[in-house]
Amino acid sequence: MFGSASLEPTLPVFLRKQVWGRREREGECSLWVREMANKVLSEMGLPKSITNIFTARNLLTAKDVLSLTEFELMELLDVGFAEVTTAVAQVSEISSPPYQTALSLLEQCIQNEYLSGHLPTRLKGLDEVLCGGIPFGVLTELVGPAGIGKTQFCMKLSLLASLPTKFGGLEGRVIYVDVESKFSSRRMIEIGVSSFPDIFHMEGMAQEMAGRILVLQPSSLAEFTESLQQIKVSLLQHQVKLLVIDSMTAVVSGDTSLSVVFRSLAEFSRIPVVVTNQVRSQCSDEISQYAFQVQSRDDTIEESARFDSHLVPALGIHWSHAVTIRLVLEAKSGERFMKVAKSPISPPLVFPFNITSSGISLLTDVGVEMIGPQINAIQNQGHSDVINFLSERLP
Ligand SMILES: Nc1ncnc2c1ncn2[C@@H]1O[C@H](COP(=O)(O)OP(=O)(O)OP(=O)(O)O)[C@@H](O)[C@H]1O
Repeated sequence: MFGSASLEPTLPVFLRKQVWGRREREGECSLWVREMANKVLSEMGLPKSITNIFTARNLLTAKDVLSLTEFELMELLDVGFAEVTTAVAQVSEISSPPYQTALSLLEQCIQNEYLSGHLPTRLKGLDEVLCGGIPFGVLTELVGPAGIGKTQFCMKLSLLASLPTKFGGLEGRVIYVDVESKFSSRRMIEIGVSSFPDIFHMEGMAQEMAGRILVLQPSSLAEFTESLQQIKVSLLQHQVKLLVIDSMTAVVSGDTSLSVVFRSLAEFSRIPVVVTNQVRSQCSDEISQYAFQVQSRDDTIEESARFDSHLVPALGIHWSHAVTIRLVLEAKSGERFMKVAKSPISPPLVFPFNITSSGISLLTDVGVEMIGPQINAIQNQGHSDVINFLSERLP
């Protein structure tokens, strides 16, 4: 009576009902779920006879039909089981969004990568696992305790984005939002001179590159929000190839809506957007309580390990979802490590690194795969030793 409809490309009916039911209960009905649910039966091209039966029983939308079990429908419509299941299958299929195959997703992905690309970090192991470096069009987050090297990494990335293409850079402008006034042009030039001596010793090159990096230092959230408009215009009008926000924690604090703003900024401009995020103790809402600040020199290792195991990114779950790549920088037994904690294309890997006059460098290009809670944990053991050890050697 109702004709046959293939259920292959759609979710099984009972699962769809469960998903709808759960999402509605939790109040998180997404737009497409609502659109699907509200599809009107009379506009679905179903056989007139069926539409009439449904209409006579006041079943007007896909949701009205799919919210009832087959047995309830049989009772209500006074028709047989086979006819009901066929009708339900048909309504399900018509009201479902079109499906995509893994192949079509892969093709889209390749196309996007072709259109966008990557900013190579020149950290060989990291570039390999990220398929070329920091991806364009998405948010990349650097998270870690104070003094671990987030700003050092951002300054190196800024140099690489402004480096002429003939030397492997992007030859673009950089917008560096320096929220905590930590950006140091002197340090950036030092990194440039040590990393690319041939290039930086060319007449006027250091000035040219430094001139491409626009540093914004907003002093309040209001000023930052105002400068967002200016940033959007600059992204369009100038050859901006990198946007850095250091640190996002200081700007956003409780305002999670900005995660959406920055994600769409990255998508729309198709440039890499790098944000830094600090850590806080899980037991406290305070962001400022870092392990090395609260430990005295004669604290035991056990105490330090216990405290450090509770460090989490200061910006919560909304940020976790908004960022595509998360790199965790941490200290363990006085050594620094960089973890690829979140990536759609790489397994969770960890690399030891250090900071020298030429900025961040990996001690090995072969990352070690992590398992279990290690992936998301943020350690800060012996970090003060790392800082003190280095600062003794610095001029
Ligand atoms: N010239 C240099 N040579 C070697 N190491 C350096 C040099 N300059 C800075 N460092 C290292 O970089 C560290 C500071 O890193 P950075 O400022 O990137 O920290 P951060 O993670 O951004 O911290 P915060 O969260 O406080 O902003 C110092 O502790 C020092 O170890």
